[in-house]
Amino acid sequence: MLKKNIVLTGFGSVGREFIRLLKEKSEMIKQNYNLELRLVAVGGRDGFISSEEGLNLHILSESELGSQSLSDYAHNLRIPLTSSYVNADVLVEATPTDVGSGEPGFSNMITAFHNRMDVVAISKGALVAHYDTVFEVAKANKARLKYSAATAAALPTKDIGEISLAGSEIVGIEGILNGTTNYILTCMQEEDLSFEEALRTAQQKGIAETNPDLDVKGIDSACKILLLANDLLGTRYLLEDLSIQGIDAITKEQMAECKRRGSKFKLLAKALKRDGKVHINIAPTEISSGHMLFGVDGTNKGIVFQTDTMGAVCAIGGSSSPRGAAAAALKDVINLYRDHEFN
Ligand SMILES: NC(=O)C1=CN([C@@H]2O[C@H](COP(=O)(O)OP(=O)(O)OC[C@H]3O[C@@H](n4cnc5c(N)ncnc54)[C@H](OP(=O)(O)O)[C@@H]3O)[C@@H](O)[C@H]2O)C=CC1
Ligand SMILES: N[C@@H](CC=O)C(=O)O
Repeated sequence: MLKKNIVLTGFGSVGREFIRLLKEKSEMIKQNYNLELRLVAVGGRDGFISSEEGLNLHILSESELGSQSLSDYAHNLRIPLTSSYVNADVLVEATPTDVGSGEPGFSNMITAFHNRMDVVAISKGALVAHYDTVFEVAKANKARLKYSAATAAALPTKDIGEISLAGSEIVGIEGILNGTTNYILTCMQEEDLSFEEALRTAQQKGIAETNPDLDVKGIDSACKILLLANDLLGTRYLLEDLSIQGIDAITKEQMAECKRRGSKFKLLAKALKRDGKVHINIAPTEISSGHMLFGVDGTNKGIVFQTDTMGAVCAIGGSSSPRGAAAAALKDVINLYRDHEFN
């Protein structure tokens, strides 16, 4: 049995759900993948709780969200909160996304690479702001990086592009990549809810970003299409190279008109190869019933790849949720270590 020790940074909606999944699924993972996963440290704003024997998943699963719970855990179990953690194999990074500095995820990831650990990124800031550096440092330390949860999480996107479409040329990608805005647009169009009410519900579901402007202004969708284009279309773009429009300027009148025409507004993120260049834009777009993504409503997401040899390949579903994001990170951890001969 291969044993791998995990460090988690960020004990929020997704971080806690990741711990719950470890608790629920560790037996199945042992049986199906011959892999024993042990959570040895969790980091919050004030430091890490850590234990070489493994932390108590039951207590953490039942704790309130937030860094304070880690301090409470340390206090109750009489262990110190520390600035570093015990030896581990992989970091799962789930702190808030800051697309400007990339912090705190960037420092967490670089420290892990220097400790020769692999990284599974759930946060997007470090990858968006420091894409090349992150990969260079990983390579220099012979560490590996996976980031399914940062590229639409429960909706498989990167894996399809890398594995299922290997050998084909991807000439375009089009997606509904943000569950919060898709939920808001669906509620406004189908249920006549106000923008504010729908956003509040998305926040209650735990799917909106810590700063919901990232969702509403199209930045989260931009991060995801940017990472997919950099990985699958060979670009090296930064956010400032993209044309980004959110859903905050759409009026109720525009929505009503659109509905009368039998169409829907969707926040589409597109990366298209044209004239030897990749053009990326994110904008609310009116689509009609013939469009492959027309039926993608609520918190669901969807992606269409245009290829030279396999035609159009579409995946839909992968509803945004903390559990879905945590499951995408768990998938990455399993896929890092499932082929033991590489480890
Ligand atoms: N929610 C979702 O469905 C998805 C989220 N993501 C990404 O996952 C990440 C986490 O999202 P989510 O769990 O929803 O966010 P939350 O805001 O619920 O949780 C973030 C946690 O990180 C903690 N934190 C803040 N700063 C630090 C720091 N310097 N060191 C350690 N911990 C810190 C916060 O602590 P405190 O309690 O003190 O504020 C909070 O507990 C984001 O980057 C997001 O983009 C990706 C896919 C889906
Ligand atoms: N805020 C995002 C979740 C994380 O990527 C969304 O609404 O889809």
